Amino acid sequence: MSITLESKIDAFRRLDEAKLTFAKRDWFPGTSGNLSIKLSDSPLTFAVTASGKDKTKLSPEDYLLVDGDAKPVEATTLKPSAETLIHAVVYKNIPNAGACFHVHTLGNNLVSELYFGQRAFSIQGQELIKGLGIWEENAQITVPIVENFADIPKLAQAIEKVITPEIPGVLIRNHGIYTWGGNDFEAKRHLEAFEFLFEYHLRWLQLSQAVQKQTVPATF
Ligand SMILES: CSC[C@@H](O)[C@@H](O)C(=O)COP(=O)(O)O
Ligand SMILES: [Zn+2]
Repeated sequence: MSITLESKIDAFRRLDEAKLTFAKRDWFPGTSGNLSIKLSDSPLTFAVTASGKDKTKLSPEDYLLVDGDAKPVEATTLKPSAETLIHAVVYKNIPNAGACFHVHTLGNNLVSELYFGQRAFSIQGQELIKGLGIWEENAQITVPIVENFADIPKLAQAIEKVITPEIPGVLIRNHGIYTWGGNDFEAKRHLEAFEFLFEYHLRWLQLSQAVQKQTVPATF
């Protein structure tokens, strides 16, 4: 597949759209997060956010094209996201992934820490599981959680070991989520579904504890 100027402009425009949508939800605190859209499989080429940018804003220097080793494929002064290797691992291991989004939210960080002991977070019987493309009755999903290694090749390797095409996401402990889909529309739907499920679960934990406290009979 050859990369045309039109396909590159289209990918950058789609990234702008996803970025502004997530920024409105405060999903990029402190310049965190990164986004990518695949342009070609062979050789692997994708558009990715430049490192360290304020992702609540648009500028002409927001994205660049990189290869499967996370190296720019065109002359540029921009530095690809520090976590570009993780996007490369997703595209290399999930054949139909066409877009990959990473955000840091309170919800995904809390869930990743609460369930790190099990190295996975499971949830069942929620309508929004269908948002992940899983339609079976009373489905249960299990999202893997990996340690937040500072060394990015090591982190990418840990992610490579646990990701599967069945569950379009992975949590990094006290860091955030990587999620993907066949295209940007699907990756966004998956990300929204995951974030809803995390928020639901956290609120459920809080409320069920509050209800339990209320119903404990008073001891005199
Ligand atoms: C500034 S905190 C977040 C970073 O350390 C990193 O985790 C992140 O998501 C953004 O890195 P970036 O290199 O801008 O893509
Ligand atoms: Zn990050």
